[in-house]
Parts: sequence; C-alpha cells; structure tokens
Amino acid sequence: MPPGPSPVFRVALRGGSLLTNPRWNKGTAFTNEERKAFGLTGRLPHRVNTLDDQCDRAYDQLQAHENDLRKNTFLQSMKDQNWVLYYSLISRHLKELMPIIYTPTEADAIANYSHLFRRSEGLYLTFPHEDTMEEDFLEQTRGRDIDLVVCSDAEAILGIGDQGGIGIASAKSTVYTLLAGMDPSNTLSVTLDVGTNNEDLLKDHLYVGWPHERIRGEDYDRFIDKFVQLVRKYFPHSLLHFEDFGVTNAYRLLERYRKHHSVFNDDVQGTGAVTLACIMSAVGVTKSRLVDQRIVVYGAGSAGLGITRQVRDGMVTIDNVSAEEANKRFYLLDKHGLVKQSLGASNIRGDLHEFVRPDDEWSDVEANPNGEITLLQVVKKVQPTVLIGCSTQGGAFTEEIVREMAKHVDRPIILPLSNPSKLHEVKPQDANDWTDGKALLATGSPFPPCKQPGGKEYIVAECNNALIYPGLGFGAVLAQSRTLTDTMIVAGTRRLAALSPALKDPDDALLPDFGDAPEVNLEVAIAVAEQAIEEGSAGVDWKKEEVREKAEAFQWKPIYGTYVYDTDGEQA
Ligand SMILES: NC(=O)C1=CN([C@@H]2O[C@H](COP(=O)(O)OP(=O)(O)OC[C@H]3O[C@@H](n4cnc5c(N)ncnc54)[C@H](O)[C@@H]3O)[C@@H](O)[C@H]2O)C=CC1
Ligand SMILES: CC(=O)C(=O)O
Ligand SMILES: [Mg+2]
Repeated sequence: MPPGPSPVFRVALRGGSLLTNPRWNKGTAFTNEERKAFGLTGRLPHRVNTLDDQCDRAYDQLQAHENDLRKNTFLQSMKDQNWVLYYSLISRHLKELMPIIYTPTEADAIANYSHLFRRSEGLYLTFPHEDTMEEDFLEQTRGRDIDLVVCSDAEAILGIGDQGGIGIASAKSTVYTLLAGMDPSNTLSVTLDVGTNNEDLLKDHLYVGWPHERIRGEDYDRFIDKFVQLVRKYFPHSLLHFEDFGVTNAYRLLERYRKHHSVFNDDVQGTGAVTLACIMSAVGVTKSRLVDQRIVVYGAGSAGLGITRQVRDGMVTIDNVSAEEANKRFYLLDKHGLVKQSLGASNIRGDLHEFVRPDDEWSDVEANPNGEITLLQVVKKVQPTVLIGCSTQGGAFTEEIVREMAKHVDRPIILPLSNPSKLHEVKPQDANDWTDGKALLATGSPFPPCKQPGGKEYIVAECNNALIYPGLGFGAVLAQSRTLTDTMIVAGTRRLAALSPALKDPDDALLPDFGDAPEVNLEVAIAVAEQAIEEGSAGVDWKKEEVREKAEAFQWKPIYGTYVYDTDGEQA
C-alpha cells in the first residue's frame, strides 16, 4: 500500500492505555512532542524511530524464529501490539509473509490454537451463552462502525476439518485489510462456537473452545439466525462473510440470507470466482472456448460445487449456452467416486442434483462392488481438458492419472486446489514432469516455479480465493450494496481474468502474481462497485466514473499520522 499524506488524528488515550492499544500505538515512533502530550516520555527509550526503522527491526526479529509456525506466532503478537507496524511489515514482504499468516502456516497455527493462545482477538459467541448474545455483541462493537463481519463455525477449516477457534475468521479478516485496505477498526472476526466433533480437542484440557459435541438442527439454526439478525440490525450496510462452514450449512446459510443482506460465502463464491478466472485464462492459452471443456472436479464439497456452478454460469454468460447444456460438461467425484444416479439419494447431497451423471452413460465401465467409479476410470473415459482437486486428499492425482489425462489433450489444465500445501492433490513439479512440461497449472497454496526441460521455469499461479475475495467484499462495502449479487461477482471475476499474465504471454502464469494482490483486489473492488451502481443495488449515488477515486480514498493505509491530544478524540 503506497503511503498517503500524513493525516492528523485527535486521540483521547494517554500513557499505558495508548501504548497497549494496537490501533493507536506507535511504539518508538512517537515523536518527542507526542511523548510529552501523551505522557509517554518516561515510558519509552530515548531514540525516535521511523516506521522504516521499526520495520527493519521487526524483520530482523522475525528472521530469528526458526520455523514458520513460530514466525506466525511472532507476527500475531505484533498484530496485538501495533497494527500500522504489522501491516506495513507484511505489505513490504508480501510474498514472503503471506504464506506465514495465511495458508499454509495458518493451518498449523489453527490446529494448535488452544496451545498457542495468548489473548482474545474478536467476538466469541458460544452456544451456552445464547441468551446474552446481544449484550456480548454490543459490548464488543460499541462505538465502532462495522463494515465487515467475518464469521466461522470452524467445522471445515481449510482442508484440516473441524478445529474450533477464531483463527480462520481472524486470518481472513487480516487479509481484507492487507489486500483490500479494509480499516481493521471496522472489521469484526466472529467465532460461532457450537461445539466440536474433533475428539482430540474434546479430550484436550487446554482446549479453549466449548468442549461439547456440535449442536445441529433447529438449535443450530436458531443460534446462527440470532447472530445474523444482530448483524442486520446494528450494521445493515456491512458485508457478512461466511468462512469454512461444513458443506451443508455453507449452502443453506448462503441461500437463506443472501436476498436480505450482503452475504458472501468465500469457499463457495470466492473459490468459484478465482477458479473461473483461472480457467478463462487457461482456455485463452489453449485457444478454446469455456463451453468446449470437459471438466472433472474431484471433491464435490463447498469449493468443488462452488467452482462447478461458477464455471457453469461462466459458460452460460460467455458462450451463450443454456445451463442444462453447460451442466453436461462437468463430472463430479466425491467419497463414493463419480456422482452418478445409482449412488442413490443417501450418497448424493441434494445440492449436487444438477450434475448427477446418468447411469447408462457409464454402462461400459466396470464399477467396484459398491457401484463406485474411480477417478482413473473417469479420466480414461471422459478425457478431461480440466482436472480440479478440492478433495483434501493429498496425492490423489497419481502419475497414472496425470499421464492418462495428458495422452488425450495437448495442454492439460490441472488445478490441485486443496490447502494447506501438504493436501494438494499433486505437486506441481510432478504434474509438470509427467506431462513433459505441457500442463497448465495453478494451486491453492504457493509453490515454487516448475523447472522445465532446457532450464526454463513455469510460474505456478496461486489460485486462492484471497486473490479475489477481499476485492469482492470491499466492492460491496464501498457501494453500500444491500446484497452481493451474482452479477457483481461476475464483474469482479472478469476484471481479474483480464489481468492474467497468460493473456499476454501463453507461457506465463494463469493468474496475477500474489505480490500484486493489493492492486488486483482494488481493480476487482472497482468492478464490483461499478456493477452495483449499474444494476441499482448500490446504496451510494455516485456515477461509475467516481468509483476509483472513492475506493482509493476509502482504503485504510498503514501509516501513523500525527496525533493531537484531545479528551473528546479517539479512544477505541
Ligand atoms: N484454493 C482455494 O482458494 C480454496 C481451497 N479450498 C480447499 O479445498 C479443499 C476442500 O474444501 P471445502 O470444499 O471447503 O471442503 P468440503 O469438506 O466442503 O469438501 C471436501 C469434499 O471432498 C470430499 N472428499 C473427501 N475424500 C474424498 C475422496 N477420497 N475422494 C473424493 N472426494 C473426497 C468430501 O466428501 C467433501 O465433499 C480444502 O483443502 C480447502 O482448503 C477451499 C476453498 C478455497
Ligand atoms: C482458501 C480457503 O478458503 C480454504 O482453503 O478454505
Ligand atoms: Mg476457506
């Protein structure tokens, strides 16, 4: 984030209260005038540092930690102490530090959340305290104008499953600030603690969440609804972001609330959008149309179905075919292999119904005794042009499967999207080698470039929803849209696809580099807000031409500014 002009802030906090408030703390960067005015002279060592000096020191301290999990813990502590320093440091080393505060390292931090716990960092809403939910909500949000609420019930975190804790909501919220410039004072991370079915957590006396099996059914729905209604009542223009809910709840909650509030499910819609942009870029390289693809999706959960629907909708809008026609291009597999009629209702979730393959299409393929058809069998018969993994099954795209795919298509498009890195369906270098360097690749977590024959390198794009969700959410907040519509998401997706390096050079990456994620997300946000204005869902009365300037002005930047002591000034 480029530094803007230095703003002046009126601040009411003094002394220790100022130094322990992460929003306002400057540490050694308080000037001598500020130290006098705020009672800090005796509380700080002599030298006044610049933010650059502080970043240098913090970076050195970070390097002293021997592994990524410890670095994650160190950065978390820094976030608890000083937001400007934290966000400046990460922005300056974005590509190096994103994998520490997000996937893959955040997965380890979340798995160890209770053991690493130091201090609270958001709103903890726990089922046994349902009666006091409104008081708890107001206590945590008093005096704040919340634009963004990120919530999770922590049932399906990344690919590591039921973990409890606020970690993923907090990490996703941090990424909104880092990549879209959402003011962290106006964001709220929420854990909806309805218990956990993770036996290890239930047995662990250090587990900090509610040690009780997950609440389901009417009790769950009532609890979630109470929370959503509080968000709607107190922050009607906010974006409500759902993260890492179990697949059934993910779809149900999205459908239930999206007509009434600006609601977004990242695993469904964010992943769908970034993957559609990635595939649009790849079909540009293969000089084919979206609708001409045969797409195999391995893992038909939140992400798998979200991608399928988004790419299907892309075929409908871009290639002008009916949804029924486009549905036929997809072959979904889940735990019981290919999703086909004879698996029966007990093995096929209702929301997959549009994509169930007819049995007679597979009469020539020998199913196993349970009637299941494997990925290899599907690849052999379908000869897919695109193979997507969101199954959490590391290594599922074996050499045999990848080589089989490459026999039938010149440039196989292979997207192992499961996170964290150890759960990727195939290592990009392996997929590259098994296809003689022909595969067009993108992954869910960052990987180094693939070494090609002859010493060239192929850059593996990171197809992670963080390349688009901060922009989608920021665009909706900026436009004060009461709903986040499919057409707004498509506008953001098209803007991302237009920025793909492979459009200019087919040997280049399928998506923009994560080092450019702040600029990319700003472009996405502008496209989303413009679309909201155009379709009349915006709550602002700007012209489309004004959006860029408004977006840049709205962004929070990690700069200190000058403080003036004022008892009526900022206190939170
Ligand atoms: N790259 C990105 O931006 C994103 C990546 N993901 C990743 O995708 C993976 C799935 O995430 P969600 O869809 O949210 O989880 P989910 O739990 O909703 O979906 C996983 C699906 O895989 C299926 N599955 C499990 N074992 C299987 C097997 N042996 N064969 C075929 N299918 C199998 C499950 O039944 C389930 O339907 C996770 O690793 C997650 O980190 C999720 C969202 C975004
Ligand atoms: C990236 C993300 O949202 C996930 O892996 O669940
Ligand atoms: Mg997720």
